[in-house]
Amino acid sequence: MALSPRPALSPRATPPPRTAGAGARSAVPHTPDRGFAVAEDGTRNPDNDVLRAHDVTVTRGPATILRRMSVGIRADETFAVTGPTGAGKSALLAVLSGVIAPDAGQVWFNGRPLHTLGDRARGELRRTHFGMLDGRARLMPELTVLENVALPLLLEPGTRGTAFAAARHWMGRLDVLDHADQRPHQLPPALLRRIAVARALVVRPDVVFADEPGLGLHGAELDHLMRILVSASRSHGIALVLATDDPQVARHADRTLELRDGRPAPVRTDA
Ligand SMILES: Nc1ncnc2c1ncn2[C@@H]1O[C@H](COP(=O)(O)OP(=O)(O)OP(=O)(O)O)[C@@H](O)[C@H]1O
Repeated sequence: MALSPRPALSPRATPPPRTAGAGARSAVPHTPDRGFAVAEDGTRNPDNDVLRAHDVTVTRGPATILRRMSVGIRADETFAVTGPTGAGKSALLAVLSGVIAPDAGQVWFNGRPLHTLGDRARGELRRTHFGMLDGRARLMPELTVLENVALPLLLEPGTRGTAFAAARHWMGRLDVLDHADQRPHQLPPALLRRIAVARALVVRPDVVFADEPGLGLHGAELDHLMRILVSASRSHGIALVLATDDPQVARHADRTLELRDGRPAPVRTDA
């Protein structure tokens, strides 16, 4: 279920300590500042996770949806958030991607605080650094496939040539280039999903967030989508964060985090 955005709470600028879920890595690409704030005291996240949530709580009315969650995502890994319906998977992705601000706790992206940004700055960050996917392709019916994939880049003025070149590159990578001049309604659902993946990757994001990316697909079609999504992300150093309750999706991840009631599920011990 999608969480509606709400305004960020007052800024916090203390970098979080390392947590068990957050592995260190030495070669996270530095992303230049693109109009979003750095913590007022100049402090930065001390290790190299591309994304880090620290002690994050999200509430909606009387309900606590995420409870003091901490997790780190490494650059170029595939990380799956799993758990049953209502566990908080979508909420965790929403907080990590800046769709919503946490009510308490911190979120860091490439060593910069996300939790201190307002709605607009988080939106700009999503547009330039993150790719977003969910269980629907969400293509524009009046545009060709090529135009749909190039669209995120066409929003920048003066980039028409490079936008179409990049779109063709990713369409080749996702095996949909033959359909460049067709319109979405002419194509089957499995192809539309791959086109949506190409569109998410075309901005060369640091992180792709995919909330049930294979919804409605099954068997070989689902495996094909996941293999191609994971390999395209990995080969370009893009972190992939999945939310899913489908083991056939989760098994493509390098690491998984299982949630129950807005926090990590207790470790099972077999008697
Ligand atoms: N806007 C909201 N207001 C109140 N409660 C909400 C809101 N959005 C989500 N919730 C509740 O928060 C909890 C976590 O929701 P979330 O969508 O993150 O779960 P999920 O694990 O992604 O589930 P699903 O697999 O069904 O998508 C659920 O109990 C849900 O009902």
